[in-house]
Amino acid sequence: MTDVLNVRGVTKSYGGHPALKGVELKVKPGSCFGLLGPNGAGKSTLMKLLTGIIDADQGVIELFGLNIRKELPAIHRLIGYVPQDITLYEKLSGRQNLTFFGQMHGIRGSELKKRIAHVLEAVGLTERAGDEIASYSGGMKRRINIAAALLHQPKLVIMDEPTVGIDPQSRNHIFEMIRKLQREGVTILYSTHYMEEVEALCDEVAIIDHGQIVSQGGLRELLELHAVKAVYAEAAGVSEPPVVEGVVRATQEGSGWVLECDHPLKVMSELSAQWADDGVIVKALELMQPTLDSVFLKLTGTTLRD
Ligand SMILES: Nc1ncnc2c1ncn2[C@@H]1O[C@H](COP(=O)(O)OP(=O)(O)OP(=O)(O)O)[C@@H](O)[C@H]1O
Repeated sequence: MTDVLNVRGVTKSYGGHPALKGVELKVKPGSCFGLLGPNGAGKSTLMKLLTGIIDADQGVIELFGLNIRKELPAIHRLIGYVPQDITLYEKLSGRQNLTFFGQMHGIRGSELKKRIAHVLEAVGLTERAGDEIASYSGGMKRRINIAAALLHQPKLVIMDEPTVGIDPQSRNHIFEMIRKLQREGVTILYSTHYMEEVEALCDEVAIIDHGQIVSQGGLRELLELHAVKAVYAEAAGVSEPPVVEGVVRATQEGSGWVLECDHPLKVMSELSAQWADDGVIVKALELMQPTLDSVFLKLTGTTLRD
């Protein structure tokens, strides 16, 4: 099956400063693909290249097997782009904005009305559709911005950090809508610097840092391959790191310790025996779940939150 997206050796510089350095990326049909990286990693630059807003310096970009340099109009019919910045007319209502964007795609009459009703329902804003955008919250504006990108029923939706600075209710609506789109067979490319979002939504992920993809694959595979294995241990009156064979690093977290090791179950059993002998009151002794944050730390030497 043709990849929805195939990016090979893409570079892009701004005034001599490299923003992307030899990016390789493949996205399979039907996946919700997370592009995860800190601010300034190059996510927006990559998304603008994929939508033809800017051109790459080098490399090949194909969407649905079509080359972006040769077949951009055909690609535009297949993709929806939700930019990071909101692009709506404040003095028009939500419905009027959607009418305008729908007409830009050549949709008219009763078909346009039907599609507007459908996307408004999908983003949970049917009731507010008649109100001016200026009266919407930041989250509601974002939801209409997303609705506008869905009117022409794209097969790939590219979303650039769609949840930055929004309320939890809007975030939930966006998540639900993405899951529904994916069930309908739409492929999603979702950029974010929140690893929790990738863990909640995505089945595939690429980690980007300083303009380079440092790893990509299935979410579970990446976690299993790269996540640091660790035990969390906390006991009353224990203020020094527990000394257990096999622990490569002990870091204080809250009032307990994160013990990194290759064999966490062994460390748990040894520490539990040790603490039982010492008569220590154990508050927590648990296997830590691998997170994308620890994958990122292992691959780049920094945490996503740095
Ligand atoms: N138009 C531009 N002119 C000059 N430099 C730019 C421009 N756009 C982006 N950059 C630089 O390119 C690098 C990548 O930026 P980009 O916006 O793609 O990152 P990002 O991962 O999307 O980050 P953010 O989440 O902060 O938007 C940064 O160093 C940024 O300063």
